[in-house]
Amino acid sequence: MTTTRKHTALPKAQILVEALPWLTRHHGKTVVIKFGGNAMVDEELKAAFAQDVVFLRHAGLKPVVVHGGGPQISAALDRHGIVSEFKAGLRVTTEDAMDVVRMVLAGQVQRELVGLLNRHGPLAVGLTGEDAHTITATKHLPEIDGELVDIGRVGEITAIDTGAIEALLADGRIPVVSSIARSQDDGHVYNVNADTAAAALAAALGAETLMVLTDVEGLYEDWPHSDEVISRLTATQLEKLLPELSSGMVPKMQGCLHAVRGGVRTARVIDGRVQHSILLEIFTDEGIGTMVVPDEPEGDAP
Ligand SMILES: Nc1ncnc2c1ncn2[C@@H]1O[C@H](COP(=O)(O)OP(=O)(O)O)[C@@H](O)[C@H]1O
Ligand SMILES: CC(=O)N[C@@H](CCC(=O)OP(=O)(O)O)C(=O)O
Repeated sequence: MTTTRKHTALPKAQILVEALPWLTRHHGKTVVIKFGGNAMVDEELKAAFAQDVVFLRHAGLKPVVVHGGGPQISAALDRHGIVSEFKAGLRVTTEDAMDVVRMVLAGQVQRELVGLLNRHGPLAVGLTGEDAHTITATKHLPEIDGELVDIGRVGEITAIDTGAIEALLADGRIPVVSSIARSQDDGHVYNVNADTAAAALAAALGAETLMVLTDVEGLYEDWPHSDEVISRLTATQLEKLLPELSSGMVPKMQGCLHAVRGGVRTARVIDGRVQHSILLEIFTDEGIGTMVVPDEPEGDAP
């Protein structure tokens, strides 16, 4: 009886021990995890995501969740008879659309994630960039074909105040942040792309890792013609690649570059459609998906 129990328990013990180097390296470190709206495809996946985040927290890391909700916003706008339009990868956000964006992100998606995390204990606290001046933005005017274009209430981040998030982390909580920013004068709010918000927070928090969960395996080398994933690239290599990227990958990879240049040790784009993708990332040496790292110091370059 005892021997059988030992036999079945041994592989579990080995698996835990295998994770030890990663867990030791990351103990006490902040990990910003961006959960994209496209990765939130089913209930089981969302529950598994919450388990992974709680696991990290209990393993001694400090996870911060930043969530998106693009498809959920589009569906709600549709119900309100508002057509979704994107320019330069960003949602054209009218005053009316902004009300819906805020309602969906802060009132629906964030609440759901907070609820899933709190099934495991009193851990998660939701906030938006409006709270305690966490994210301040100014009107973003993207340049398209050499012209600055007005896309409404879309914000460009000008300042991050990490005070509230750090207080929550110090109290053992898991902050869950919606990508909405305040204006400098608190007169209105801005819609910010969630990848951009996650990257800015990761840099400002001095996070060890930024993990971006999305609905593809990683950055494809020659999208949409092939599904060859680029497994690792340096900041400079990514910078060269940026002008060739399209749609949702633009803010994602710009964000990874910003984070790594801002001191984050690694930024990873991983497949959020795979159950427990965060834990898989820990248990595989090279990780899955695409990893962006700072430039190699002179002399170390291949
Ligand atoms: N080079 C590329 N590699 C992978 N995906 C790409 C690439 N270029 C564009 N994409 C598109 O970007 C999408 C991911 O971005 P997005 O839809 O904004 O996801 P999320 O909701 O997770 O932020 C992919 O589903 C794919 O359609
Ligand atoms: C300005 C802008 O485009 N904001 C995004 C915010 C949500 C988001 O980024 O969600 P995903 O991560 O799921 O794409 C939007 O309105 O869709």
